Amino acid sequence: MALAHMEFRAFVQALKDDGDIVEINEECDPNLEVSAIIRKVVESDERAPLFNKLKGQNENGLWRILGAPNSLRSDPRHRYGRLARHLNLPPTSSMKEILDKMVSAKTTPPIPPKIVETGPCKEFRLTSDQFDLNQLPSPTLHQADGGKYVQTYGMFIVRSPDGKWTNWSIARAMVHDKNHLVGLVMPPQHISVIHRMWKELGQDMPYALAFGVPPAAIMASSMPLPDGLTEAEYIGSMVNSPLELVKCETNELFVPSTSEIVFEGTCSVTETAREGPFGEMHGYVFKGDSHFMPVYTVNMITHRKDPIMPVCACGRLTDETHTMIGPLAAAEIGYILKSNGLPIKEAFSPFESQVTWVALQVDTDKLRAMKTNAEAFCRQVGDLIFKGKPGSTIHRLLLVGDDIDVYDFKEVIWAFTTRCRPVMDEYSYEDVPGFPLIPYMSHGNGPTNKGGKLVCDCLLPVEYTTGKNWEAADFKESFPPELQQKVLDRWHSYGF
Ligand SMILES: Cc1cc2c3c(c1C)C(C)(C)C[C@H]1C[C@@H](C)[C@]4(C(=O)NC(=O)N=C4N2C[C@H](O)[C@H](O)[C@H](O)COP(=O)(O)O)N31
Ligand SMILES: [K+]
Repeated sequence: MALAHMEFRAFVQALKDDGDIVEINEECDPNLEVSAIIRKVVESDERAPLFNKLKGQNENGLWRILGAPNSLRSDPRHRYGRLARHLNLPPTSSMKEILDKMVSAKTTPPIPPKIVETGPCKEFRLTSDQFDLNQLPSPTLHQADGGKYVQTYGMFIVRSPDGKWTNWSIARAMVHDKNHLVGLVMPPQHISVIHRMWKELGQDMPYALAFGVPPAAIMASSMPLPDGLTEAEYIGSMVNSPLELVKCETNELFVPSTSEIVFEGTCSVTETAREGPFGEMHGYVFKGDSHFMPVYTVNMITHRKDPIMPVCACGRLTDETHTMIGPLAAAEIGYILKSNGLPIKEAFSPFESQVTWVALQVDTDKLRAMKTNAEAFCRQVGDLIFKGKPGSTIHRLLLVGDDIDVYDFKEVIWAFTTRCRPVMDEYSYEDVPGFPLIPYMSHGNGPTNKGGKLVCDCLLPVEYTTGKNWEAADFKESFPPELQQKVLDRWHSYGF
């Protein structure tokens, strides 16, 4: 068996070995019952449910469902265990260690994938007359959704017409009819950039949609890596071994050979259909809120025996849209700022902000050496991030000092509420792309796709000039260290 980060089935086994899976063998209904269970799981950081028996499953077991594939564990010592298992890191890893791993391949040479003749994803082949996406266990995830969102944790594979750039990404898609999907293709995402290239050529875009891919791959798929970068090579470098890919049956694209399920086909550059509404990452379903989006034809399904379809029943905290989209964008944002010479130490997107914020820890010694001022510094940060793609899902950047751990929301909100004077210490961005999925954008008072962003300066003026001139009124800063130690040593003998 391969390693968990390199093969989905090994990943599921690793979760089982961690005692992090609940196998449900009684028949469940993919119409709402499955996602109701997943929703309850992710709202209580419970173990991941593996549904082995689903209404609509075919004679070769197509398909089972693994819910909450990358959500949180309730034990604080293993909080991010499922994310760690995606990357071959110890389950006790911190979010910092996980995100550092995700940016580690920025400075190592890419390792191109290895093409293999065949693999487990080819065990069964179904041509379009042999399957009906409405009969298969495509799940309905929220009762007000516009359709069965079969695609929430699969990886779209699309390639530029010149063949130079293959992009892997997650984007949602729902069943349109027995052989078609309709999916969100939204600027500035790379799937939208490449779709436009094919549209300009007047040719439908070949795609593959691979479910149950190597966990390291799905993590990179959810990260806003630079334009033109081929995720397969980046991941190869990150895991220090080439990914094994096999050619699709009906087009020239390549998929991970151990994928659980593969949909192959073309995405229309002319035909659209109603897509949505969908219970999204910010926690809302707006009834009847649908838009016309491209139609994907599914020409073929290939799959392993008894394949497992990973499903993200997204919405309110805490599911894969929070553990991945925000933190992975923060990792890219932090990397961009550091590589532009700005004194940023850590970057994280707090779940409690519904991953619409990124908190940036500033090295204030280096900041003081810059002899800059708040406005200039905040504008420098905002211009770099809000005018670029990696910041597209983020609407508030908070600059905090060295004493604030950006991975701990209690610290971040303390700095924000006490050091950032509303309005005066906030620098607004209205003339930049906005993130339409946030309710105050799509259902708010202003333009849906533009503006609504702020850089919030949570550094006090002295931090720009002479440095921190206060002590926190708390146990660790307001008492001599030896007294702290005495109290800790005698805590129980006092009677606590
Ligand atoms: C981890 C995850 C990431 C998601 C989505 C989901 C999950 C689980 C689901 C499907 C559950 C919900 C929606 C939420 C929705 C945002 C969207 C989407 O429908 N359209 C989109 O454009 N981006 C999405 N992303 C983010 C996307 O993968 C990243 O932005 C990535 O950088 C894209 O790769 P490129 O940078 O290379 O372009 N979906
Ligand atoms: K990506």
